[in-house]
Amino acid sequence: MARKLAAGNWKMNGTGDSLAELEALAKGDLPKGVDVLICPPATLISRAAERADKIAIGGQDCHAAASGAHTGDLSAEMLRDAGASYVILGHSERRADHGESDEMVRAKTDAAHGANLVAVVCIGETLEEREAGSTLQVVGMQLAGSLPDGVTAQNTVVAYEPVWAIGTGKVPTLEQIAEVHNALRDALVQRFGNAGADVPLLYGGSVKPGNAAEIFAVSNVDGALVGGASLKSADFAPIIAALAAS
Ligand SMILES: O=C[C@H](O)COP(=O)(O)O
Repeated sequence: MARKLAAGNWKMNGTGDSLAELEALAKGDLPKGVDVLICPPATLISRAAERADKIAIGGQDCHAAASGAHTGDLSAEMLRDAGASYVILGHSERRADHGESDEMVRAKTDAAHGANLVAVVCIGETLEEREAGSTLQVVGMQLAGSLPDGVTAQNTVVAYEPVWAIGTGKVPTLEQIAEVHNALRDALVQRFGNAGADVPLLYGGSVKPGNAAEIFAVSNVDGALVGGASLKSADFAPIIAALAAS
């Protein structure tokens, strides 16, 4: 069985003052049986890792290369050195803003594994793809293309995030989430065997305290990748609690 993971992606939000939210979360009673991850902007990783020992810290991207002439980029090893133990890769905002392809995400995931970071690999269809009835085909291709060989339940998490549900307040039906997560689980098992059965599968896209419990009850949903509702501990804590209770 896959472990439960509540992951927060702060995206391009937060300065030093925002670490108070992380501290508030860490000071509260974090329930047993759920791993909690916060991925702040890279500028806060080091300070976040120092202040929250019960919460794992992650980056939001890394370069595929170990070092070199890549101005503005960060290697997986640099994230690890700063205190990260996870890195989000292939988020739809990076795929859209920076033209990241499945092939690039696969190379980054390899780099993350090489630096002993857990890769949170994101996939998801656009509204046009959903309406064209090609969701399963699209996410299947993204999954196959974005994951390298050597995936284990310890080094990889997969996050299904329909692009049209991110930051919009729109959420797929529970049946739609189940259909995708069950298909992803089948594909992971087919390719990676027993390891694929235990790779955590997160749902992401407008997860809030009010809808978390019903989403976590869906088969093969092992947690969530949360954007907006992870910025405030008062919003993220009940989502963590709902996952623990699921
Ligand atoms: O990485 C997180 C997702 O993009 C979801 O963002 P959201 O919870 O603000 O919709």
